[in-house]
Amino acid sequence: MVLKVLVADDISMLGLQKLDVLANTEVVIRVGMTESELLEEVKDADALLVRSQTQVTAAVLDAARRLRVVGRAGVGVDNIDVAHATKKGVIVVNAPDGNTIAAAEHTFALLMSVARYIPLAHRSVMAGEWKRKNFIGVELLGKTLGIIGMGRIGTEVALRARAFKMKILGYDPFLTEERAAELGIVKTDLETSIRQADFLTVHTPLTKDTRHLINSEAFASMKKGVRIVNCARGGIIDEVALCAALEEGKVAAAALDVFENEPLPADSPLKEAPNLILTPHLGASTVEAQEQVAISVAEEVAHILADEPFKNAVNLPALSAEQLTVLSPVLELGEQLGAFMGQLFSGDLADVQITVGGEWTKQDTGFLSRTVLKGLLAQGYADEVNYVNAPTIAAGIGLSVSDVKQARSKVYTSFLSVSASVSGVRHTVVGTLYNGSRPRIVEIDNYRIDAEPYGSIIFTYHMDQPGMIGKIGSLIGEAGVNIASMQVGRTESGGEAIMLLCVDRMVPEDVVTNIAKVAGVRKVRMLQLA
Ligand SMILES: NC(=O)C1=CN([C@@H]2O[C@H](COP(=O)(O)OP(=O)(O)OC[C@H]3O[C@@H](n4cnc5c(N)ncnc54)[C@H](O)[C@@H]3O)[C@@H](O)[C@H]2O)C=CC1
Ligand SMILES: O=C(O)CCC(=O)C(=O)O
Repeated sequence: MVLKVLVADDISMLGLQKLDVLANTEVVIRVGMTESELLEEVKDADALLVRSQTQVTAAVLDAARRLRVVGRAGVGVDNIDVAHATKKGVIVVNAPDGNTIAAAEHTFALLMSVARYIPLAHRSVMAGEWKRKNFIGVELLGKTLGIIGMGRIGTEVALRARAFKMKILGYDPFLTEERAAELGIVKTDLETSIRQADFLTVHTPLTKDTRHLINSEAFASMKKGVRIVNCARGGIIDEVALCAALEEGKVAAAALDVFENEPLPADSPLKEAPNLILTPHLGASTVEAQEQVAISVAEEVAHILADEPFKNAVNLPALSAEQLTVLSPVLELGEQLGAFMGQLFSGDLADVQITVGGEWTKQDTGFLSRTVLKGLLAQGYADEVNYVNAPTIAAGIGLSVSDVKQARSKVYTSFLSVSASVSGVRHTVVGTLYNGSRPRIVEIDNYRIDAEPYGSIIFTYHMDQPGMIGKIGSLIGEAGVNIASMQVGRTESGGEAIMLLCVDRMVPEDVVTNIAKVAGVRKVRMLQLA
């Protein structure tokens, strides 16, 4: 099958060329599609590449039957319905680093512009005026710059502001005192940054917490004559409140690169507000940034379509190639244990506990519960489950999932245990790796066992009495099916026992029925693992 990569926004060809490594792939560039054209084009797309223009809505994701990844050539993913993508098992990747410097430099250009009214002065000169008194600015030297959001871009802005000898206040829930000291800035709370700033710049994503973070109440608490820049996302600053603050002179000047509605509507009141400088979302618009984000996102998409490790997913925990090399047999064990558990104990599933024990607790095993859940939920609890949507599906069916780390292991160097309540009965399956790479099931409930979790398996619960192995083995043999290996386990002599037979292929249903009829057999299950 030919893979289709749909490019819906203007993305540098240098990046798109990175997709050439994919065999059998068609790159379809359709910039500026209407919504209905996008809904049609995305139907058979395996990957969708966008910048900030294309809205990747739930409807777009629902229309896409084969979509595996949405790649965002940039940072902000607020034009993508990430929650819906996650539910549908579609990976969302972005390019977090490529445009940091471009956005920081544009922020600085805007800071200089609000200090010295440069675009307004330019417009006046072009109109034939020479009004030097109208454009008396202020210096940055010694002024206080408040930075809300001290991530990649906020940090680069701070470093540049230091060169201008500004006093810098930073607010970010993740900013530590140590990091602030290292950067030569003062860590404050939100209110202090807003109250004390001569210049204020925002560098957070747009979220429910940051929408209208700078509102009329915030403007009221600011210094008179404050200057404001938003080169992050429209909506972080309340545009109506900003217009009012500019009108009354509370804000001396402001600059916006981003807007609540983009493109800016023709009748936007922002166009009439005094001392307001507007740029059309140019923060990332440098040759360098556009090449970097395009290359980064195209490489990520190519990795995903080729089933290779990738790092910039916004809806999956990061897993480096090195981590993946170390962890991949453990992840495989997790998926196999989940599948084994789901097939052996079918019923109403509740309260899954995933315990990592021994040496593995030293690894970042954040991904592991996804593989266990994928294996488990695929056994009739959900359709189309993958690593992206497994936790969302679990939450959707009301399944509580807990991850536990147990540093000490009495028996195994490392182990993984999956325990769940199935129709009110708690069951546990434990696995480990032999020689660090070969998955084995080593415990089923209280039974010790040693079996490979692959292929066709016949599993019985029966009385521990003479002749059981022979009778069951004969029924399988008479059906012409070869037994590759056999494991038995019991808790006490003459009590209940288990038998796990790895067979070369599935036995017919009537053979399973006949095994169930053997005197002493309590339950029989035929499992088919990958
Ligand atoms: N104008 C443009 O063309 C561009 C705009 N952007 C925007 O800039 C934003 C920031 O980009 P980066 O610095 O690369 O992201 P980042 O993820 O490195 O930094 C964002 C920071 O905001 C902080 N934050 C989140 N919620 C907060 C809150 N309520 N209060 C204070 N801080 C909060 C986070 O802790 C984080 O440190 C992006 O989300 C994007 O929307 C990014 C690139 C270009
Ligand atoms: O793609 C663009 O030009 C916008 C960049 C941006 O806003 C982002 O990376 O968040």
